[in-house]
Amino acid sequence: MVKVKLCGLRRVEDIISVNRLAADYAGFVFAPCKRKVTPELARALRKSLKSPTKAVGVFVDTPAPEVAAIAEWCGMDVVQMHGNEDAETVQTLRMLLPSGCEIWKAAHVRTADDIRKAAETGADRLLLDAYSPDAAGGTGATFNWEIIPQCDIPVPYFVAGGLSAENVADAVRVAQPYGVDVSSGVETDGFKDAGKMAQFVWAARGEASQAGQGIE
Ligand SMILES: O=C(O)c1ccccc1N[C@@H]1O[C@H](COP(=O)(O)O)[C@@H](O)[C@H]1O
Repeated sequence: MVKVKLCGLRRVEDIISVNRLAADYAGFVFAPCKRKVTPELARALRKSLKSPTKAVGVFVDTPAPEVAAIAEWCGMDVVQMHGNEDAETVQTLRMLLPSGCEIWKAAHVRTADDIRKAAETGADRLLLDAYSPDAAGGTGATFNWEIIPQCDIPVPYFVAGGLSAENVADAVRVAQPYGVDVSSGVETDGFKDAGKMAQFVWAARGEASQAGQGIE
């Protein structure tokens, strides 16, 4: 079954939704943006996450020693590099991070070459997101998923960018990813929406029978 990551969590109620849905990954954004959390808040929220959900720290061009220090202190299972990080940064992170902490690299996809460059960093997983000149991520914009089957991607990959309960099944069918990742598409008025999160997870997992139901 496709893995699901719910990203940009900031509130206790977001964690309650994640736990109820048993999402595979919960994302905390440490980069400057409207969803930024402090290490103190992320550490507290992470303590409320139940197994099997893993915690992902999202960073944009943050120096490797700072990423490693925050990830360890907050108990992150994964670090997601969402900027212009290169192979050297990934290598440095491998030396600094606690053993077992995965490294993911985002590609801002316009062409197949963007995916190839991200794969060359040697990251454990790729995260294929839309390109925007204005922001590193969390834009709600989609990209052309048809590029993905044309690429020989050497590691498991996530599709992200503008996903929602309405389009995630199409993304899974076209891109055949290891996982899907969403932020904007499960929000209402700038906050995570428990109903949209549930609809997204069910749609991604192909649990169509539940998709017409609300959550209490
Ligand atoms: O969520 C953010 O605000 C964010 C900020 C900076 C870097 C990455 C961010 N989130 C990642 O962006 C993509 C797509 O998000 P969306 O669904 O289009 O809103 C996703 O990988 C998030 O992890």
